[in-house]
Amino acid sequence: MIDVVAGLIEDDHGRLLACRRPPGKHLAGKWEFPGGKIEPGESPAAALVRELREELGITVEPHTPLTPVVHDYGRGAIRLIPISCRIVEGLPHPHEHDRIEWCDRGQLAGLDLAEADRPILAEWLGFPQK
Ligand SMILES: Nc1nc2c([nH]c(=O)n2[C@H]2C[C@H](O)[C@@H](COP(=O)(O)OP(=O)(O)OP(=O)(O)O)O2)c(=O)[nH]1
Repeated sequence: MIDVVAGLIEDDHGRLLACRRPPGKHLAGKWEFPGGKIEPGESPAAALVRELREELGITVEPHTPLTPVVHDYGRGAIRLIPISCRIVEGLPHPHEHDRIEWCDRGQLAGLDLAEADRPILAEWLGFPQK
């Protein structure tokens, strides 16, 4: 089982940052919540901070963990661990995605999201709106 952390980055308008996987990568063209594989001995929150610095050039403060999702795309199972967070420094620039987009609830519902992310988005959409 490979543990992967994904950040649900919320802005002040209640939108989430969605990122599109670039050509050539597994799940190219699918939208995801940015993050990546957790290294041995690393906590999910620490992995999230590290990955979002690398991928987007931002520093985040992790807040609330959501329910992890185990999914197999046919090449071994991943456990996707979602954590909601906020940016404390920097503006996101895509270093490893071909598009990034702040999405409101309607836009999120229409995204071609990676399969493992769908229950995570559903859980987040069920939270009370601010
Ligand atoms: N980072 C991230 N990965 C996700 C999400 N949803 C989802 O199914 N994945 C999958 C895609 C990859 O198979 C795996 C880890 O992705 P990654 O971004 O760290 O790694 P990668 O593409 O460089 O690695 P690889 O799987 O192509 O070898 O998790 C998500 O929301 N965020």
